Amino acid sequence: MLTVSGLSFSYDQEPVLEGLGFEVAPGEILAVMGESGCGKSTLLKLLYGMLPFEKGTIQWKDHPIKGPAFQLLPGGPFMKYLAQDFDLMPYTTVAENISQHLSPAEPEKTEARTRELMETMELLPYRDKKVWRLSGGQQQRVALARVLALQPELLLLDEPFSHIDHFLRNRLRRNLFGFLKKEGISCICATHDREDVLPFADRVMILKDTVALDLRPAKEIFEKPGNLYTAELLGEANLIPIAVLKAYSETTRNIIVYSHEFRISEKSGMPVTVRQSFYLGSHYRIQGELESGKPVYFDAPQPYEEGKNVFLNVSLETINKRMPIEGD
Ligand SMILES: Nc1ncnc2c1ncn2[C@@H]1O[C@H](COP(=O)(O)OP(=O)(O)OP(=O)(O)O)[C@@H](O)[C@H]1O
Repeated sequence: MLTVSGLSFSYDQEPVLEGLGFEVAPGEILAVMGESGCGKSTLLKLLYGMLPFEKGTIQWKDHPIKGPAFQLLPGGPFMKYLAQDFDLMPYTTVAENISQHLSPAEPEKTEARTRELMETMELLPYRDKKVWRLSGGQQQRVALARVLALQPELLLLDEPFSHIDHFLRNRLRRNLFGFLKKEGISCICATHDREDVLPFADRVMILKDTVALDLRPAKEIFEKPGNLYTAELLGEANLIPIAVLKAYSETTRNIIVYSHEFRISEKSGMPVTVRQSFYLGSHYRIQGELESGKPVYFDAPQPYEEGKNVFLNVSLETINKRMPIEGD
């Protein structure tokens, strides 16, 4: 179990994280999400012991993590960190990079493990290639395989698929997170990408303005987001006044409605004027304007002409399950 309590850190007196507290269970995958600059990488570096923190404690099982003044090397055998720049040996092969930390005394075991990791990261075709000859995405896959070879109990990943094209990304995600679950490795993964989060993360931490705004299971956060910021990290979200959706309702509060949750009607509902239609392959994303002038985004099977008036509706089930939100 990783236990973090009251963790605060500033760069040059500028607070980045304040009073952060959370736990990560053995085998749990925790995603950390938030806008650029909210402190995701800083949090991972703190957990790895690379930065001196002013207040708080970090503990993995019985090991306190104290920062660079107290430990010669960051991390430890139980914890590994894959930063956005990967620390590879460029003039050796893919297989050598991965097997470097495996036991030379057990060549058969090392070979089998190296092969399994190359399969997981789809690297078998490149096994004998020198790393400097690989593309950025291929190098990122070697770095992932190499960090898995170290058999950490806790793995810290910073944007693990940032250099990998969409073509491979989905398969690699399934392979990597499946491998972590199979091996019971705990993981904290900083990411912008909801596709890393919704199918794989057990829980999600949302960071904003130095604090954790939310920390709940991924499905729960998606279905009941506490604010627009959180919902926008996970989907195309709108903040809609309840009074506009539900006749006779007197509240001034709002709810989050994702673009796919609107039903379009030609006759009744919330009036919207279409401004633009964007083709997304499986459907269109329509940008409309409410009577108040506020933009609204909804999904439709076909595009609509600019200036067309339509009506949007939201099911009572969706309205009732959302948390009411103040403000506009
Ligand atoms: N070495 C540093 N010295 C001073 N300020 C820094 C340093 N590194 C990061 N910062 C600042 O700390 C804040 C948090 O940065 P951090 O890299 O942790 O954010 P992030 O959420 O990981 O961003 P991104 O998603 O863009 O990678 C930012 O405002 C950044 O400018």
